Amino acid sequence: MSGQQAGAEQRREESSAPTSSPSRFVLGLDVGSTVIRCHVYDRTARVRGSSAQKVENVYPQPGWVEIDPDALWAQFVAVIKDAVKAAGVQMNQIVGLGISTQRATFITWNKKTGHHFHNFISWQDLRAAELVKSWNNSLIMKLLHGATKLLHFFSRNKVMLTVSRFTFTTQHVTLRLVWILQNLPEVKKAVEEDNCCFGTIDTWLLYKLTKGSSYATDYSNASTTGFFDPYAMRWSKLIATMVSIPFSILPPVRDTSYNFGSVDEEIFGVPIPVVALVGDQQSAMFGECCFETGDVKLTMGTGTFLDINTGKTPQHVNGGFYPLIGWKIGHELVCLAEGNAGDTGTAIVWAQKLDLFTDAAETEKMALSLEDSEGVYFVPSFSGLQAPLNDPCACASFMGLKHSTSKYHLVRAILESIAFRNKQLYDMLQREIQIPVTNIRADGGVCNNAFVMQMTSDLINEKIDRPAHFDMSCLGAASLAGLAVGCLHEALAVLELVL
Ligand SMILES: Nc1ncnc2c1ncn2[C@@H]1O[C@H](COP(=O)(O)OP(=O)(O)O)[C@@H](O)[C@H]1O
Ligand SMILES: O=P(O)(O)OC[C@H](O)CO
Repeated sequence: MSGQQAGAEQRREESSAPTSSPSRFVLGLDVGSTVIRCHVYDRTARVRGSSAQKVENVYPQPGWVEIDPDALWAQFVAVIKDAVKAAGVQMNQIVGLGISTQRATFITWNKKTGHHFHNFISWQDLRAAELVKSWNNSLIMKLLHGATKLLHFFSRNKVMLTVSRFTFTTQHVTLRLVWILQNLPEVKKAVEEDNCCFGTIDTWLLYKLTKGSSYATDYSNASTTGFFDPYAMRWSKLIATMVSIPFSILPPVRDTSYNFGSVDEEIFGVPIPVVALVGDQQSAMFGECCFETGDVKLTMGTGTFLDINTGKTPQHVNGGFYPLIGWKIGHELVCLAEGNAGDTGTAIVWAQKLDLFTDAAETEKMALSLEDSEGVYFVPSFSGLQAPLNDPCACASFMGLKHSTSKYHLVRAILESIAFRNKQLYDMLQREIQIPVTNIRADGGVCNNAFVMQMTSDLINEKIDRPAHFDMSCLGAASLAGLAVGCLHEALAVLELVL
């Protein structure tokens, strides 16, 4: 489904409705960077009703990317109401809410009043690019790298090796939060008065849903901020101290599938339990049933995210793939390693805004109508180039333009650039992660595109499975919610669909 279709989407899955109507349902939400969507799942894992809206990003300055929290909140509530209405069920039949969110997009707010101090600062925002450069070249980082290299040499402790290769990026929350703490006096003041809350989208939605009575995040979201220590499973003292992030503003970290509290009755008329908070990539991994070590998923949404299940322990980073918590449910802990490219769907949306086509689905035919791109190449880097290049200042560009270049060549070059970035990420995964890949599953809006899928598969020389249902983040969140409310049969049935 494209972002454009999403604006109008609100459908009822008549054909898949089971004959005897079940009475309990779970909601799976995905707050993406392009689309916010909600599906109502029944106990046989059928989608009974859906709703989606396009997320409006705000660009106050070149390179800055924000989201208006009030607009996002209104859309969040609306997609839930619309999906439940489309399913033809009552709110009191919803037994659990699972929320998957774009990660590392954050906000700070006043603890006493609940009022936010600024818009959400998106994971795509580049305002901290200079801070990132200066920190990565700083004496402190050089000392840290040198000292930990030495410690690794003597101790062979792999955590030391990881720290010795640690660098800041703009995608992590860390230095964007530092920028906010340094530049917004009201935030600084609130921190001094112990009146400031920090939260990624999951935390803020939970806070809003429970009218301030619940304040928490989960391990998957925390681990994507850049200042969570996945080895010690707590906020990183080292990084927080180094860049002066006060611990007092950070939420407690809970299991991914957990009773986070109930939605205030005033919002939907009934107190629905919020029973899963999860980062969207981790949720897609869960929805794709990547449960075994070596399972890989490739999500192509706003950005591309390639994740591998590394088992019970966090991977030691080598400069490109970084360790994350997949999910924690009681004693079960699953770790991932992730590499990403920031601009995938964003390149499609950009080209659409320039009227190169009217619907994203047209791009496939346009690319296939040509033999090749006639030597035209596109660099997809509106938000810099991530690993293995790690250049936050790289800018997007076309090259190889000729008199004969048509919009078809430009579109083909854009799609090819997505496949080339996939290949680059996959090669890096094979170089850095010493775990054999078992299978690769794809999801996200851009995986609708058969040209990108085929070219990626040809370039990496691997088969890539594409599930019938692409909204894996919703499915994962619903499954995790189903687990928490004890509707195991519901959660497991959801998963059986994609196995
Ligand atoms: N057939 C298609 N070909 C190329 N891109 C597509 C196609 N269908 C959808 N998209 C793109 O997928 C993106 C949305 O993907 P989605 O996974 O919903 O994003 P997110 O979860 O990041 O909000 C949009 O940029 C849209 O243009
Ligand atoms: O908006 P998406 O789905 O591309 O996901 C964004 C990521 O979660 C950012 O870390």
